Amino acid sequence: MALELDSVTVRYGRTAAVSDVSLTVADGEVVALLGPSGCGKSTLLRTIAGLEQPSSGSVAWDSSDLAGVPVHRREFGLVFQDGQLFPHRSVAGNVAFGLRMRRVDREERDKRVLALLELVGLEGYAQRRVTQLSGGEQQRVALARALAPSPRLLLLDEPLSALDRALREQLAVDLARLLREASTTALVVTHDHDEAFTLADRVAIMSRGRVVQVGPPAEVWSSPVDVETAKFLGCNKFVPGSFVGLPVGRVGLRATALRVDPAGPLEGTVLERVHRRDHVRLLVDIDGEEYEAVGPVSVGDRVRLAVDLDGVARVGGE
Ligand SMILES: Nc1ncnc2c1ncn2[C@@H]1O[C@H](COP(=O)(O)OP(=O)(O)OP(=O)(O)O)[C@@H](O)[C@H]1O
Repeated sequence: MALELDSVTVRYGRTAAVSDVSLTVADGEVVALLGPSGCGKSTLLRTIAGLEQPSSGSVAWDSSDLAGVPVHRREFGLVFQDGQLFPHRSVAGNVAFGLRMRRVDREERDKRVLALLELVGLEGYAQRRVTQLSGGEQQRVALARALAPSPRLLLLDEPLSALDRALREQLAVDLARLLREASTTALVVTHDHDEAFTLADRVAIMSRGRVVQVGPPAEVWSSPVDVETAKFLGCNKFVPGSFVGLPVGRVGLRATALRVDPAGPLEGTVLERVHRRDHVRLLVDIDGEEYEAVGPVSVGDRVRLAVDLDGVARVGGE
C-alpha cells in the first residue's frame, strides 16, 4: 500500500478538524476525498503533505512513518485551487522549477518540460508569461509543474473549483485521462461529486471530520451509507423501497428518478414546472406527496411515471 493513514486526528485547539481517519491509496490509484465545505478535507490533505501535524495517528508511505519528514522531503506534488504559479516566470520556467531544485541538467530539463506541456495540452506555450494565461491554462501549468519531478504522490486540493462550470467539466475529463496516462498515484480533494466520480478509482466521503464511506464511484452513488450522504449525493426525497419496486427498506430519489412514461406504474398530477440549473423539471403530486420528475408535459396534466434506477439510491443501514 503506498499511502496509509492510520487513525489520523488533527486538532486546532480543542476542535478536531479531522477525527480518527484511516484510509489507504494504492500505487497508481486515484482517490477522491469528497465532502461539504468545512468537513476537514483540506486539513487532511495538508496533513498528508506535512503542512499540518496529526495530534494522534500516523501517515505512512510504503509502511514507513512520515512523522518528522518535512514537506519537501516527502516527494509529494501539490496543486492548489488557484495554481499559485510564480508570476515572474514563463510557463517553462514554472514547470522546470522542481527540476532545477533537483539540479537536473538543462538538456534533460528542457525535454521533460516539453513532454509535460504536451501531456497537459499546452504545446507551444513554453515561453508565454503565466499572467497572460486563462484560469484553465494556469491550472494545467500548475499540474505540469507538480508532475515534473515525478512525485510519488500527487495531492490536489480543489484543483478545478476556481474555474467556470463548462471548463471544469472539460478539465475534469482531461485530468482523469492524464493522471492515468502518467500512472499517477493521487489524492484529490473536492466538494463536487461529478468531479470526484470522473477522476477517482475510489471515493472517500467525509462528514464532520470523519471518513464515513469509501468505495468505487458506482457503489457510493448507488448505495450511500446514510441519509446525510445520500442527500449530499443528490437525493432529495426518501421513500420505502417498495415505492419504486425494490425489496429494500428505504431509498433516496434524485430529481431524475421519476420519468413521465405512459407505461409507468405510478400515477400523479403535474403541479409545476421548475427551472433547474440546466433543464426543466416537473413537480408532481403522487398520493398527496410532491416529487420531482422529468418529462415534457403541462401543469395540471394527469401522468403516469416510470422509475429510472440510476436516480435511485439504496440508503445503507435501512
Ligand atoms: N488553521 C485553522 N485554525 C483553526 N481552525 C481551522 C483551521 N483550518 C481549518 N479549520 C477548521 O477546521 C475545519 C475543517 O476545515 P477544512 O478547511 O479542512 O475543511 P474543508 O472540508 O476543506 O472545507 P472547504 O471545502 O471549505 O475548504 C473547519 O471547521 C475549519 O473552520
